[in-house]
Amino acid sequence: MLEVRDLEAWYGESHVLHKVSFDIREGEVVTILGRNGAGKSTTMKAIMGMMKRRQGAVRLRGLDLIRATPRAIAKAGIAFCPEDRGIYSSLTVEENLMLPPEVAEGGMSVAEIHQLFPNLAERRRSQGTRLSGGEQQMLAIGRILRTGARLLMLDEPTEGLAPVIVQQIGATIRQLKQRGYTVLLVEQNFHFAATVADRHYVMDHGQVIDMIPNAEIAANTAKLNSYLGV
Ligand SMILES: Nc1ncnc2c1ncn2[C@@H]1O[C@H](COP(=O)(O)OP(=O)(O)OP(=O)(O)O)[C@@H](O)[C@H]1O
Repeated sequence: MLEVRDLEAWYGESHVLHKVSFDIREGEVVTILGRNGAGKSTTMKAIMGMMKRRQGAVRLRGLDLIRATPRAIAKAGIAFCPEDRGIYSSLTVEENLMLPPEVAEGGMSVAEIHQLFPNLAERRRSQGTRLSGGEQQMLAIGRILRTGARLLMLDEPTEGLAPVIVQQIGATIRQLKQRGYTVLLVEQNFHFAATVADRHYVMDHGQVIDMIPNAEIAANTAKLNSYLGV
């Protein structure tokens, strides 16, 4: 579904992605693991067209998006949930939910999103600022499910959340997979990643340095600990 080939990206003069290549098949949940500063978020931003200077190839079902604008990339069916979640504090839950435009048919209805995240139904009239971190994350994910995008990129959805909420986010990601969504996940915590993903790419210094199928993660714990500096 997504083919990333020799992707490079720069912040000003600073060259941060070096020939990043990986694939995601339709219906897979794939993670990018790596230490702080490894280039995980930048990879998502570069896929989404949010890096001013980038080169290489990003193909969604064969369509090359490397020169496309973020808007065109969203319309092609990729949704991005950034690390800061991007919830507008002055808007209500409902207003935040309705904000992103639909890009394709088949997006979830508000009722389906409420079924997936009952908290959002209860809090629909609350302001963004009044939500807990977990509720903000649910809103950020719920919001992109409305758009009809089929490839979801989630940047550290579990960061800073209590274990019980992390479990809930994990259950949601497994449900999304069951519904046929394709998910790319940035994670620091491979114990969590192992509960949701089919495969893991490991990044370091702006490069992909390894790929580990989830079934082999237990056998590779020592290697992963050294990659991630755990
Ligand atoms: N806005 C920016 N301007 C300049 N350099 C940046 C910017 N954002 C990130 N960087 C640098 O780019 C490199 C990759 O950062 P990136 O945020 O992609 O890493 P990451 O793996 O997502 O780590 P983290 O978990 O800390 O976000 C790092 O060296 C970082 O310092």
